[in-house]
Amino acid sequence: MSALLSGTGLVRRFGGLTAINDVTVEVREGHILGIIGPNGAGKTTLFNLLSGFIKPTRGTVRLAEHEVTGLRPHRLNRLGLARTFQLVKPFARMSVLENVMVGSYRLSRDSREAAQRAREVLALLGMEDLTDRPARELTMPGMKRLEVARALATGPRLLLLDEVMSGLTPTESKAMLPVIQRIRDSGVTILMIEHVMHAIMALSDRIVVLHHGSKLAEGSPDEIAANPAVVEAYLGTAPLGR
Ligand SMILES: Nc1ncnc2c1ncn2[C@@H]1O[C@H](COP(=O)(O)OP(=O)(O)OP(=O)(O)O)[C@@H](O)[C@H]1O
Repeated sequence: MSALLSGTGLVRRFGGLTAINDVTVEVREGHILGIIGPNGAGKTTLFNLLSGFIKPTRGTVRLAEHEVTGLRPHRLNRLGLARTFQLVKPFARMSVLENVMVGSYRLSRDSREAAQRAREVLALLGMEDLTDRPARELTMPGMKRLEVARALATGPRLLLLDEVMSGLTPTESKAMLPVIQRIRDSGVTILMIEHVMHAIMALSDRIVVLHHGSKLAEGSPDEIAANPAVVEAYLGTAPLGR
């Protein structure tokens, strides 16, 4: 399987602080790659580097066959990359369908086609019953799904999910798992940052662990859960038995 998105030797400095220090990461086509790490580890910075929101101090980013280092987000979107934001800000007075059409208009200027695409996305996310509701009436899980729907409506090959489970109850975040699996099964490759550990463990094919701006570990969920350095980074103490 080839890499759909890769960051190679990425470095990002903010003044004297090195937020990302020589990180190489690959998202394979058809996979879900999870990025985890303690607070301040550099997850958001890495995400912003890969999605064009900030430029790397050093290193390169490739999307499929394109070198895209430093390209702005809208250019990356045209090449098939879409992302969600942690802070969900829908157009409150517009309906759910209209909000999603903001995304699907990027694929088609024809309003009937855009509406059709938006409805397909809402069906995939299990939101058909919310189609005509004003976005402001949505509950938190609804808001989170709408954020995913807006990104998905742009027709990406690769979707970057920024903490889509944050702010959800355990029951609500569990209900998001099959939704994300369905998106992957529809042929969209996924890169996700998540603090909700059971979710990232259940969903990811591979996990990258960041710590102090560097890659501490990479592997399958089982390998990561059994990695003493990862446990230590999270707990701040040596794991039991060492
Ligand atoms: N724009 C910025 N200017 C200066 N420092 C920044 C900037 N963005 C991030 N940082 C710093 O870079 C480091 C990594 O931050 P980042 O937000 O990427 O971590 P994170 O793993 O996403 O953390 P969290 O889990 O708390 O969201 C932190 O020390 C942070 O203070």
